[in-house]
Formats: sequence, C-alpha cells, structure tokens
Amino acid sequence: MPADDRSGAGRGGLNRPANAADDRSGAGRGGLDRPARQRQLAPGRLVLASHNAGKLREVAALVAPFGMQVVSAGELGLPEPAETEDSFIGNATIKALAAARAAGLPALADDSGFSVASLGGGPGVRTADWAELPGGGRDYAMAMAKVAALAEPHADRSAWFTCALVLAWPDGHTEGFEGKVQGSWVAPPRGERGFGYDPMFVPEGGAETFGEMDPAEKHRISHRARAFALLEAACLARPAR
Ligand SMILES: O=c1[nH]c(=O)c2ncn([C@@H]3O[C@H](COP(=O)(O)OP(=O)(O)OP(=O)(O)O)[C@@H](O)[C@H]3O)c2[nH]1
Ligand SMILES: [Mg+2]
Repeated sequence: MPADDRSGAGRGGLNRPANAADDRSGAGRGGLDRPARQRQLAPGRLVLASHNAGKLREVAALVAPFGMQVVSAGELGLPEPAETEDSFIGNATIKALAAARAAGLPALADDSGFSVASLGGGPGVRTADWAELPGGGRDYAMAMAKVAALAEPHADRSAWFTCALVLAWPDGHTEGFEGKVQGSWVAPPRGERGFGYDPMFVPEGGAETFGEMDPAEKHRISHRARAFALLEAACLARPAR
C-alpha cells in the first residue's frame, strides 16, 4: 500500500490533498509554475464531465449553491475519454480537459475510487474496471463480492474512498483537489442508497454504510464533499444574497 494513500483523511477534519503542492497545481507538477492564487470559476455554464449518474447527482448538489448552469457531458453528447493515468488527479484531468476543449466551456471532472488496505489500496484507480462486465455494463454486486472475497482472509478491515475533482478551462488551465474518507469495509453489502460500492463502506466512527445513511449525511462527510470543500475555498465564490 502506498504510504500516502491513507494519509490526508481523518486527521484534523477536512482532508488535505495527499500532496498539497502537486494536487493543487492541477497539472500535477507542483512548485515553480504554480500560480500564487488559483483561477476563479466565473458564474456561467459549467460542464459536469462525468457519465456516472450517481456522481452527477452528488456533484450537481455540491455545485448548486453557486448559481452555475450545469450541463452534463452526456447531455452534450461528449465522448468518454480513456482513463490512462495511474492517479485519480491524472484521470480527472484527462476527463476535465477533454470536456472543456470539446465544449468550449469550463468543465468539472471527478475521478474516484474505493481502496482496501489489505489489497494494497486496490481496487483504487481501477475501481470502475472491477465492476465491468465482459459484454459491457457494470455489476457492482459482483465487484463488491470480489473485493470481499479477496479481503476476507485479512484481519485489517480498513478501507477508504478517494475523490479527485479537477476544474479545466478551454485554454488548458486546470485546478485539482483531492479528498478522502476513511472507514472499513463490510460484507455482505448493506443498503440501497448511494451508488457503486457504497453498501460495503462504513465511515470511521459510524455504524451505517454509505448505502444505508441519509444522502445528506453522505454529502456532509464524503470524499467528494471533502474534495469539493477544497475546490470551493480556492476557486468559487458564493453568490451574494
Ligand atoms: O460507492 C461508491 N461511492 C462513491 O461515492 C463513489 N465514488 C466513486 N465510486 C466508484 O469508483 C469508480 C469511479 O470510477 P471513475 O472515476 O472512472 O467514474 P465512472 O467511470 O463511474 O464515471 P466517469 O466520471 O469516469 O464518467 C466507480 O466504480 C464508482 O462507482 C464510488 N462508489
Ligand atoms: Mg470512468
């Protein structure tokens, strides 16, 4: 397990990116060319560069207070680019840049995943792949069963979700942020709410899975909410009341 995969969460409230310098540069290089202040997202149209209905619902709810007119990549008929990087920030950057350039609008992408300590942080960036069916489509019951079967022999039940959010502009500028939520995996899965692997994850200090809890509670503590809090602080202004 990469040591810093489990850093960042559960310490001092909101998560910081695992590597603040790299993650907040967006381009992943950090340091020298990083602007002193992140680029602000002006009110207007924003593409949500995801084809996952569960994510779109959650990201749209996070963006809602900021008065942006959101449109999804699917509604614009944008293709899904290949996610060829081995980091969440890297893949979110691919998706955000592809959408921003194709639409000529700012775009917000989410790359996220579920990690199990005893599986060396897997499935991690390959979380969606573990649910893919050979003939197309996804089966999350199958994916959760696979994770549980592989992790079952190990005493360590700790697990976490990671979410990278990247904002991209048509000129190629990006800003990236990462959030994590620590907890443990459970089997069999519990709850019908949420999406993906939510029914097999219990956040630290809780008793319900993300699949059982009120969506408002997941929104309050999730990896996605934590990444969004960083994005908000850096790039968004709440409209005046
Ligand atoms: O239980 C979950 N609760 C969550 O809050 C959550 N966030 C992400 N995931 C899973 O992680 C993979 C992301 O893969 P991913 O970032 O490539 O997204 P995706 O392919 O589904 O859509 P897109 O945004 O790429 O179009 C997918 O399997 C998602 O189900 C979650 N599962
Ligand atoms: Mg994807």
